[in-house]
Amino acid sequence: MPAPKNTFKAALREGRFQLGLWVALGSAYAAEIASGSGYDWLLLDGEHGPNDMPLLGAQIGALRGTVSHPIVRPPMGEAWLLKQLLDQGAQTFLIPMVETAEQARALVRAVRYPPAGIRGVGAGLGRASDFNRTPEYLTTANDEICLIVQIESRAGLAALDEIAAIEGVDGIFIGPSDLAADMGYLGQPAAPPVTEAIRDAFARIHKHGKARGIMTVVLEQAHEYRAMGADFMAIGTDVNCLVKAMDGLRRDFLGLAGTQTKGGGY
Ligand SMILES: O=C(O)C(=O)C[C@H](O)[C@@H](O)CO
Repeated sequence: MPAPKNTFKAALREGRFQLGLWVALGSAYAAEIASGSGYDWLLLDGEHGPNDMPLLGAQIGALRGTVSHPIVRPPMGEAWLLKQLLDQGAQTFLIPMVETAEQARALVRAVRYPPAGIRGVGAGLGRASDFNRTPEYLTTANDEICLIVQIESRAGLAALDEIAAIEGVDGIFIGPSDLAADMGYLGQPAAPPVTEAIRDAFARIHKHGKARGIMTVVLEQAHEYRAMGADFMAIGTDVNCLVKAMDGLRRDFLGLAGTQTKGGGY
């Protein structure tokens, strides 16, 4: 029996748009609840969410057999971190702040077994191989790994074509909040110069045949990004949804006026 099929990677290859949600509460319960909403993917955020290795593993486990594919974002793209996450069953990664082709090539090698890469052999201890119940795991795992790198700075944009051309980079996610900050528009991910930079980046990513990813918590912006060609996109966060629902419920009951806390679009 081979490694589990990566349904997210297959969908991107077949050109099927994938709708997602950011999950940053650091709770397997919250991830499981979110999967019931029917999102194609859930981003398990180890960069900005209070997630450590056990918590990320628990969330990966909670999503097993659901319609929502876990995409794991480690705090940084470090081989030792990715090795542990791979053995915990992560098959798709979103790596933050990638700015050079050298960085991207190292990430490709980190998530693949030799000779294509340097991943250590230890999946027999982990969920990845269904705890050693998957005889052909080692020889089939590489093909089911999906590596998405984040370009979210001017340096990353400058290296985009070189990064997109690398075999093993399956997609590029543009981080609008950090890109805006680096471009001098901190807290303004929808500033026109940022949007134009994203439009240009999407065109270049597509030219290389790679998937285009992004996220926003503003619905109008989500429709604009989709029209720009986003192949996978998160349209909200669990944290934001919870705050809006809790604040709104109290406000509604007490008949308090005032607009919803919309957040800064990030
Ligand atoms: O730069 C960005 O935008 C991202 O990488 C997403 C952020 O981490 C944040 O917007 C998630 O809420």
